[in-house]
Amino acid sequence: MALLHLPLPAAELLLDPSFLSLVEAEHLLANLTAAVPWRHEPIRLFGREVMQPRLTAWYGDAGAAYAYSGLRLEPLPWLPELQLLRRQVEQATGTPFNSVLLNLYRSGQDSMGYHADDEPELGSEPVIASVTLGATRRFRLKPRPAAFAEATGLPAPLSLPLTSGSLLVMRGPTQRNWLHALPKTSQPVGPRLNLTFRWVRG
Ligand SMILES: O=C(O)CCC(=O)C(=O)O
Ligand SMILES: [Fe+2]
Repeated sequence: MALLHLPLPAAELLLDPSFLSLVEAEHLLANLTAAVPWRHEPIRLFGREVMQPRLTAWYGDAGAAYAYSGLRLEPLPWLPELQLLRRQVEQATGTPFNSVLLNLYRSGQDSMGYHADDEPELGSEPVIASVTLGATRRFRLKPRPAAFAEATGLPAPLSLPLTSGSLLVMRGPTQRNWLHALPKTSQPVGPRLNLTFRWVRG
C-alpha cells in the first residue's frame, strides 16, 4: 500500500493502513516491548507533577535532545530494529528523521491528552510520522483555535482508528491548526506501542 491523503482542512494528513504487515508489526511489538528500557515519567501539568498514563522511551542521533512538557529527554542510541524502521519510514515519506519517541499504552487505561507537537525544536511545519503496533485505538483530532473549529462545522472531534502496522503522517500546517489525542477506552484492549519519528533541531 501507499500513503493516502485524508481530507482534512488546514492540515496535511496521510495514512498507510498496511505500512507493515501484521506479522512484521507483531514481531516488532514483541521485540521492542522486551528490548526497550521503558520509563514511567512524571509530567508537569498546570504546575503540578503527575505521572504520565503510559510508558515512554526516546531514541535518536547524539545531540537530538528534546524538551517535552517540562522534561528534557536525552536520546538513547538507536536499536538495530529502530534504525531499520527509521529507514523504512524515511523511504515512505521522503523525509529525514533524527529521533523517535516511543509510547507504550499498557492497556485501555493508558492514554495521551490533547496536544499539538509544536515544541520550538520541531520547527514551524514539522513532519511527524507515527507507526502503530498492537491494539487498535482511536486517534482523535480537533481543530484549534475555537474560531477555526466553528468554521469547520465539525460537531465532534474526528476519530481515526489506527491499526497495527499503520503509518500516519502529520505535516504542513497540521500542528498549527489541530490538536490530537489518544483517549482511554473501557474496551478490553491489549498493549499498543506507538512510535513518532521526528526531526529535532539541535
Ligand atoms: O499514540 C499516538 O498515536 C499519538 C502519540 C503522540 O501524539 C505523540 O507522541 O506526540
Ligand atoms: Fe503528538
